[in-house]
Amino acid sequence: MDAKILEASQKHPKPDLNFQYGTAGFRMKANLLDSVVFRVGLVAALRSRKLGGQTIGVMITASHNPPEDNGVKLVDPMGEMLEQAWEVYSTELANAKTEDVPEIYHKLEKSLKIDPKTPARVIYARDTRPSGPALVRSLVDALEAVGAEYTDYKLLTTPQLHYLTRCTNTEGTPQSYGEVSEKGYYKKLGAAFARAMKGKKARGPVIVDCANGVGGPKLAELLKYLPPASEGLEIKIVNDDVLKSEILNSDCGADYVKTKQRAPPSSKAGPNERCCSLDGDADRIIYYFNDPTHGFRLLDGDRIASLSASFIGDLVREAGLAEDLKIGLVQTAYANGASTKYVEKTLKVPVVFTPTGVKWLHHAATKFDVGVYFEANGHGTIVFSDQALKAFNTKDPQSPAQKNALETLRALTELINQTVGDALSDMLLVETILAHKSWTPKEWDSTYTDLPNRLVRVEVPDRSIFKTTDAERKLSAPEGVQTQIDALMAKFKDGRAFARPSGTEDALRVYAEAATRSEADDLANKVSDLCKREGERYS
Ligand SMILES: CC(=O)N[C@H]1[C@@H](OP(=O)(O)O)O[C@H](CO)[C@@H](O)[C@@H]1O
Ligand SMILES: [Mg+2]
Repeated sequence: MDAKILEASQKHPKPDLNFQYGTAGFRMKANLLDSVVFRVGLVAALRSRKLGGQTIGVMITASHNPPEDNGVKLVDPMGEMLEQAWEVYSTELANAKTEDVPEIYHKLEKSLKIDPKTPARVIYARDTRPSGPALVRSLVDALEAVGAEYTDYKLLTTPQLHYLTRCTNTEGTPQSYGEVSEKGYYKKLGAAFARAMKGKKARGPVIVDCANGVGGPKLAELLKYLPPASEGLEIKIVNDDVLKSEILNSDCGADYVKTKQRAPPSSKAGPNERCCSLDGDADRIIYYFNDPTHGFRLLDGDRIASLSASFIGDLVREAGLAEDLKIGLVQTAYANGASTKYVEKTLKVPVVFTPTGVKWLHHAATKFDVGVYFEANGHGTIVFSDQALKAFNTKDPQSPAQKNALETLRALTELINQTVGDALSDMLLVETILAHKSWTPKEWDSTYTDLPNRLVRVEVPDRSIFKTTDAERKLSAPEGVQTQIDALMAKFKDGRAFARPSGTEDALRVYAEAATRSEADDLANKVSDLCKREGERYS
């Protein structure tokens, strides 16, 4: 096997760069990724063997990044993100010299007590980027060199690959997550949506901006499995051109809308029309609308989370299960302070904070029976504990209202992707909730008022000198900087600010919010200036 690995590795030589498995796997300019994807293939095989031949997923995507970028990430058997320790092994293998790859591979095999005779099984897919097919070939070279079995699912959204990974590993068991095919995904969502919407009607159409990414064709496919338009929803797809790769995520998509706080310039939506935007691999979604009096209104991940917690909380109460099941919400420091207050004080749902990155939020959410988690940027989902699933399925309804509530809850457990945030599933969830509440986006928006906020990217010579604590809400290093941030915050009404090194870019991110727009801007600028000064002083 060594000679085979070496020969294959030499076909994918490593450039003189240092790679790091970050928050979203490896992500960079696509022309630098060949050796990385090859080595990730080796890691996938090792991981599968370590887990007794369970199937591991590999997704080739760079999400909301520009078209010339690409990336690769691994999916664990139940559809969750790769286990932490293996990020380190992936990084080690990615940085091995080309000729040392067999040695490092076997060192890992030995230290992790992996039996090379155990079968290795891998499934993979990619988004619509033009660099995808060549990277897939690098991956396959690795899988063949180490004798792994593999299935190519070609173009998929990231959440679809997570779904398929879980389905593959649970097939034929009582925990079966669904039919092991792309079609199975649509069938599951379509049937669950029809059940969740029973007796309800969507109000007006929803315009879906697909960022010219893989979400476009996949949503078009999903539409074929939704109940007939007359019963409910009209979905208008825009920005779904996947053939012109240069327009992927360009002036459209969830990241554009969230960071620019405006609709895509191409949007033709009328006043109060419900709009949403997906990102390039369809694992994030943001809603928005144009209010005739207040202009552009963003309904971001915080809003989706609070809407869901309120709806599911009501259903759980109606179903007579409030005493038995613990509902909680997970946020990061980027959540708007007004949303946290609304969830804690009005909805009376506890909120816990984790560092940025979905793996942290997901993990924290599993501690609740109904764990709602969303990053403000629109990445999130809701996870149900075994106890919750059992209660929804076995509770004997005492009234027609209780019966309905239980049936809607059961439908939601099928509709909501349990593996990872999923823009298509989240969209159907939001549409279900708005239909049940007979709400337009205006009513949704009026639940609370966001504090004005600003996010700034600050370049510093070495961002690693900035260390955080308390779910990234405070700096523990360089010494004394947090005290200065605290002093700045104290000068502003409802002022809150923090700085943290990005996990995906070579920069610091500074977030600030305050009672007014100008105060939020002012606080953001002051904290940014402070961090820049300190960053330069310590370099
Ligand atoms: C402020 C912000 O949006 N940060 C993003 C961004 O992380 P950073 O560590 O901030 O670069 O990319 C992550 C991966 O996609 C995503 O989980 C996170 O929410
Ligand atoms: Mg994404």
